[in-house]
Amino acid sequence: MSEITLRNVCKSYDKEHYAVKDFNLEIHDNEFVIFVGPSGCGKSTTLRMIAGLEEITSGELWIDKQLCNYVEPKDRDLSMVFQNYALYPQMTVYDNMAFALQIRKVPKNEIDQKVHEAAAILGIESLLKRRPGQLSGGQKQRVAIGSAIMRKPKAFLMDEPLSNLDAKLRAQMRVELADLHKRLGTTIIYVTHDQTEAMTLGTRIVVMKDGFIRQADAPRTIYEDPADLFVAGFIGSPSMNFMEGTIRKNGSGVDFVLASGQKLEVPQTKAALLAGQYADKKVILGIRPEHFSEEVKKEHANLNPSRCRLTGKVVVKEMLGSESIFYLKEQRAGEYAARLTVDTKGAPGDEMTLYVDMNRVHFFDADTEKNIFYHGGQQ
Ligand SMILES: Nc1ncnc2c1ncn2[C@@H]1O[C@H](COP(=O)(O)OP(=O)(O)OP(=O)(O)O)[C@@H](O)[C@H]1O
Repeated sequence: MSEITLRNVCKSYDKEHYAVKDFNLEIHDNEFVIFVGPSGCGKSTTLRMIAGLEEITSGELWIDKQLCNYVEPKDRDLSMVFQNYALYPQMTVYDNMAFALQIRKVPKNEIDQKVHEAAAILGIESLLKRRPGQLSGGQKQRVAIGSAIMRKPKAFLMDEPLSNLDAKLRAQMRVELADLHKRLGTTIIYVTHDQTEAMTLGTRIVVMKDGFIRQADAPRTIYEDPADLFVAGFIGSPSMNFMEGTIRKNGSGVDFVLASGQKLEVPQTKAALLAGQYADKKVILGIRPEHFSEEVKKEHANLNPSRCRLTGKVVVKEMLGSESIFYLKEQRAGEYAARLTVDTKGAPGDEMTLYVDMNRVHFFDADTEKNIFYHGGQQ
């Protein structure tokens, strides 16, 4: 069992600015927690505070039932993998991997067995006699991970471990890391700014901005039920489209009306709240690119299709092989992206009317930028 808890953790390097502010998180045994967010949001600082490489300005860090703010890094029983591999260049791969156990005076035959086991898991048995200088980036990365998994620490802390690899190797290592997590059954805390890594590896994603946690939830919840405009725009590629408009009552129904006058019908499940609290007020509509379609889908059955259409002018069409991304421009609401089938016709300059799956769109408060219908992770 290993639980890592951060309570009101803050980090200030210069007494004026906070790199991390009021960070609260309980990490449970065997979780794969991802810290994600734009550059400078405090991901690495948080990880380094957990590792003990950075002092905590205020707040508490608990590892299992022990308050660890002032526990030496070596006594925290955590294993760290860095972006730059941190291998000893003069030592062979075998010795690099064996090192952590040698300094703990583990018997030689036990070390030998563990090195070979870890090397087998990572497919680097043939490299054990080489030195780091004779390895490719991906091989070095595996050795670094191999060195980390020699022990079974309370948790692995990984800071952008795949960022130096090319796209193909990254994809391969992502699969291997997910597999490793299953096999080792250990907690992993992982920093990245790559949302594909976050979505595919994490059992929970912590989205950070300016030192604060904006949302901590399962990947699917983050995608389908983002807490606010920032999270909604940060996760997903192409990003969610945002359009400002006004909520207007329309007979027994409710419409979202753009400045151009184009209207989209609000589904009944959301109409009452919007009509009650936002009638004639501005809100921001969020539509994921995949929630546009050329045809009316059966999911639209509860809505009048003629009132779920948006017209724009094609600006750019990107053919990606399995799909096409259309970038369109609405008269007043600006550009938006639609993910459509490869066969979709349309060229720059053409007018295009697409159906919007209004059951899947999001509404954000224009002032607070909060998702008006956020379930708080309880769907
Ligand atoms: N040693 C330091 N001294 C002063 N400020 C620092 C120090 N290390 C980090 N910072 C600042 O703290 C903030 C958070 O930095 P941190 O490295 O944690 O961000 P990050 O989210 O990991 O960014 P990136 O993705 O670019 O690595 C930044 O504003 C950074 O400039």
